[in-house]
Amino acid sequence: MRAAPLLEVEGLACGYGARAVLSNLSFQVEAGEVLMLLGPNGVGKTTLFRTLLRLLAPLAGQVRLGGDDVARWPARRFAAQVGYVPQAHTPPFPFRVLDVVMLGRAAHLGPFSTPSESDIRVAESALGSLGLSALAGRPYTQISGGERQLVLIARALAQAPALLIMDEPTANLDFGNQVAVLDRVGALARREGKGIILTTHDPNHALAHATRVAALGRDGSLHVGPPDEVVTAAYLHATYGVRSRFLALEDRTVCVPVRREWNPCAPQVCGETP
Ligand SMILES: Nc1ncnc2c1ncn2[C@@H]1O[C@H](COP(=O)(O)OP(=O)(O)OP(=O)(O)O)[C@@H](O)[C@H]1O
Repeated sequence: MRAAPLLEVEGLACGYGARAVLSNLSFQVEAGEVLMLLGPNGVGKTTLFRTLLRLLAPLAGQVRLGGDDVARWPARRFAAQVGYVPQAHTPPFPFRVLDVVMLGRAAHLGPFSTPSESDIRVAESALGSLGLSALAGRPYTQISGGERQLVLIARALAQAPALLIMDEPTANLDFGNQVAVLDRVGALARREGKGIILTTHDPNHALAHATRVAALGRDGSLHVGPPDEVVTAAYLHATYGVRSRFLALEDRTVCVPVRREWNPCAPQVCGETP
C-alpha cells in the first residue's frame, strides 16, 4: 500500500470569521519535495499558511500529516513535525541570536527540561550551515533584516521538522543569500527528505528551485504541477498583467518581464483601472 503524503490538503477553505479568502484547495507535499506557492498580493497565501499552521481553523476541509487530520493533535506533536519560517520581524526583547535559534529545539525538550549540550550543538551547527556563526552572541534586535531572516531559517533547521513552511524566505536577502538559501532549501529536501512549502513572488525562483509549483490565480483558483507547466506566459499575463519571454538556458528556463499590459493592482492602491 502506498504511504500517505507528508502533507495533504483536501477541500480546504480558509479565511477570517465567516469570510473565506480561499476555498476548495487540494494539494499535497511529499517528503523530499519543494513546493513553491506563487500568487498575487492579497490573494491569501499567508492566510493559507496560517491555516496550515493551525493559527486559523479551517472553514472547511482537512489538513493531514502522514494521513492523519492535525486538527486535534497536541501542540507538542505538531511542533515536532512542522517548522515555520515567518518573514523577519523585530522582537521586543534583545535575545542573543543563539538563543533565538535554540527556541527551535523547544519541541524536542521534555516539559521541565532545559536545553542539553547536544541541543546547543544542533543550534550552533544550524547557524554555521548558513554562515552565521559570528552572529551567535549578538542581540537579535541589533542585526540587519536579512540577517534576521537567515537566523529564523537557522531556527527552523534546529527544529528539524519533517515539514517546513516558509513565508517568502528570500524577501529580505541580497542576491547571493537568495541563491544560498534556495540551494540550502533544495538540499534539505533532496538529502534529508524534508517536505518544504514556501512562498515566493519571483517566478524564476519557482522555475529554478521548485520540484512543483502551486500557482494561485487572481480568482483564488489553484493550479499545481511541474514548474514549466505552471509558470507560463499565460499565467504571468493573466495574474500580473505582464507579458514575459521565456529563455531556455542549458540547465533551466528563465523568464524575463517584457512589458506590463494592464494594471493588476486595486485602483485604490495604484490609482489606475485595469
Ligand atoms: N487578520 C485579518 N483579518 C481579516 N482579513 C485579513 C486579515 N489578514 C489578511 N486579511 C485579508 O485576507 C486577504 C488575504 O491576505 P493574505 O495576507 O493572506 O494575502 P497574501 O497572498 O499573503 O498577500 P501578500 O502577497 O501581499 O503578502 C486580503 O484581502 C487581506 O486583506
